[in-house]
Amino acid sequence: MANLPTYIGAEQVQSVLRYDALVARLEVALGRFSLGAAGGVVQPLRAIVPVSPHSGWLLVMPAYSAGDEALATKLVTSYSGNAGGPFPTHQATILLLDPANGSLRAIMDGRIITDMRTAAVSAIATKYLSPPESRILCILGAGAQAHSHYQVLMQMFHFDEVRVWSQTWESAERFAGAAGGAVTPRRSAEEAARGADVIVTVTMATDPVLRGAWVKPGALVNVVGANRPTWREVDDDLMQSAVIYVDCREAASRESGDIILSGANIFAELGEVINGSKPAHREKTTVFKSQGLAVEDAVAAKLVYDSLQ
Ligand SMILES: NC(=O)C1=CN([C@@H]2O[C@H](COP(=O)(O)OP(=O)(O)OC[C@H]3O[C@@H](n4cnc5c(N)ncnc54)[C@H](O)[C@@H]3O)[C@@H](O)[C@H]2O)C=CC1
Ligand SMILES: O=C(O)C1=NCCCC1
Repeated sequence: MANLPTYIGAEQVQSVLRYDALVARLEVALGRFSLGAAGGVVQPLRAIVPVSPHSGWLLVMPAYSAGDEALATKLVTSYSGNAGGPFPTHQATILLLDPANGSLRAIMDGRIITDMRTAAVSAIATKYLSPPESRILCILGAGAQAHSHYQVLMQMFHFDEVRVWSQTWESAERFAGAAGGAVTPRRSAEEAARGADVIVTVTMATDPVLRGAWVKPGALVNVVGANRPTWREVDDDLMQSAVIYVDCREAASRESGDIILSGANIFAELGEVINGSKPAHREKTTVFKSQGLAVEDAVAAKLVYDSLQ
């Protein structure tokens, strides 16, 4: 008889998942994803279910990566109204299956994986696309993604200065206090962004919080939020003047308001840069538009599961 599936909670995920291993696996996975059928990744566009009376969303994200022997689906909810309350704005569960026979191996917390894999992918974009000798990091937003992005970016790169801006001064101060040393809260997004070499937008905003006029020529902007077709995190000026990289062309063209409403051209997928089939224009102003891919979750969940065997 098949074994019962294991339950892997958030603490256990956190105790075994490390950014160095995660970044290495995701870099390979993004490269495979952008090879199309030859890369062995199967990932349909995710299903998105509005839960309108509660201003929430359920996203169902299945993927299979033959190279990783990873088959999984994530259920993730996004409820902006949860901010400040007992539940996080993003909650997730991952079902990990055995690709050899289709049986369920594990039911796993997906919140930590969502935070860490999203930040890890932005770190990969930063590795390939940021200007050489980047010194100043700017983070717009002070929630879960802001924390995970700060952790991995400080682990992988050397920034002399980190600035944070958020919706309220108190939340920016709290973030700076929790991060320690190098982080200074700023009163406005403009003050935080001007002169920065790498900018990360990790807000729940539905209108632009970052303007192209504030972005230093040659900087990289990792645009992580605004994952709905009518939502924006950055303005047309930035989207139309920067070289645009995405995690997935199809998802960005269907789901990202910053891509759809600005009419910006997508230059390449990050995986194409990793594979060497498209150049990294580090000398130009670049945007990496992250939507979040199911294959990232599948690979991360497999890594967690294997680490516990
Ligand atoms: N690209 C991807 O793979 C993923 C993207 N996301 C997106 O990343 C963003 C951040 O997620 P979390 O950190 O988990 O959320 P969170 O709720 O923990 O933090 C959100 C932050 O945005 C700020 N904020 C909320 N409304 C704002 C507004 N109108 N203007 C400016 N700031 C505002 C909040 O004060 C808070 O600092 C969200 O848009 C989320 O949907 C989340 C997971 C994966
Ligand atoms: O990829 C994910 O996970 C998410 N993407 C967009 C916003 C909600 C979570």
